[in-house]
Amino acid sequence: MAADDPIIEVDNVTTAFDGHVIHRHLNLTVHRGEVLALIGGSGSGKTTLLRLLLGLEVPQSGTVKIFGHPLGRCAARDLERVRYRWGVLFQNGALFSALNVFDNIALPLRELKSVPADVIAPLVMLKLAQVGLKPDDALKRPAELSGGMVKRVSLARALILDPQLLFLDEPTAGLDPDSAKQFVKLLRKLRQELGLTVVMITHDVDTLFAVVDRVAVLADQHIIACGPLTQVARLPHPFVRNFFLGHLERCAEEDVKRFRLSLDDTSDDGGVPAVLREEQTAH
Ligand SMILES: Nc1ncnc2c1ncn2[C@@H]1O[C@H](COP(=O)(O)OP(=O)(O)OP(=O)(O)O)[C@@H](O)[C@H]1O
Repeated sequence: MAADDPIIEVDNVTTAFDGHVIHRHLNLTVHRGEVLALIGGSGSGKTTLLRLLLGLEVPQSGTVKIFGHPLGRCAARDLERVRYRWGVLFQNGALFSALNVFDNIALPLRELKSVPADVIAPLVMLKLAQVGLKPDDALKRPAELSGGMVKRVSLARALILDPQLLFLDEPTAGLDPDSAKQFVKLLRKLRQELGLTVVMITHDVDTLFAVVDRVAVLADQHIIACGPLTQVARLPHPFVRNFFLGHLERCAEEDVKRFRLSLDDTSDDGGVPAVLREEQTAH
């Protein structure tokens, strides 16, 4: 696979449930290193598209290629290998309530059995720090965590195998405005540090303004537009008009840049505790 080949190629996909068509001749391409947001009305088929990308649904026709591998047509062993190259942050976090934070994050490593047992602890603690949590948090149970912490633990688990591609389903849903802002700052930081390709479903306009390179709009059973926020926000489509209602004046390129720079303010590092920031700069 060449460096500039797309990471995701959805080609002419039609999906239907019991004869009810959700996607018709849908196309979407995601390039290496970009953050792409998928927006669309309720029931437009965003989650179904995400499930197609994860190989959890099979289209009626068309192909979905991830890292150049056609899902559904590659051998089970190849699919396994492709799956380990992506991480997923599910909307509700999908943490196992009976496991503590450490064991939740360690789970993919233990399942894969690719690293020696004594390497698991340092790797887990590293990811915990990377998402801005304290070492003490490792022993907590999911029920003892705030909504923002649940998202961070889930993100640490999604990143534990060092994926190149990250899927996020409504990453800021259910968070209060401040936690949502902190989480988006963390995503910006990780994206810069790890060079991730990110595909996210979101309804949150602030998330788009903060971190997204391109916005894909799912409506009328296909992607009606895919491009920079500043262009997509001006589409004369009823869903898009409604989605960006009251936000159009923020959509000038300069305003988006200024907003992003304000998020990179070093006085607050996406919730990474000061002690960890000092440790990181000391190395
Ligand atoms: N397994 C399934 N069987 C039958 N119908 C389904 C199935 N999964 C999804 N659907 C239907 O497909 C349509 C699209 O659902 P989907 O969850 O993908 O929409 P969405 O855009 O993610 O919506 P929301 O923003 O409300 O979560 C809906 O009408 C839903 O009822």
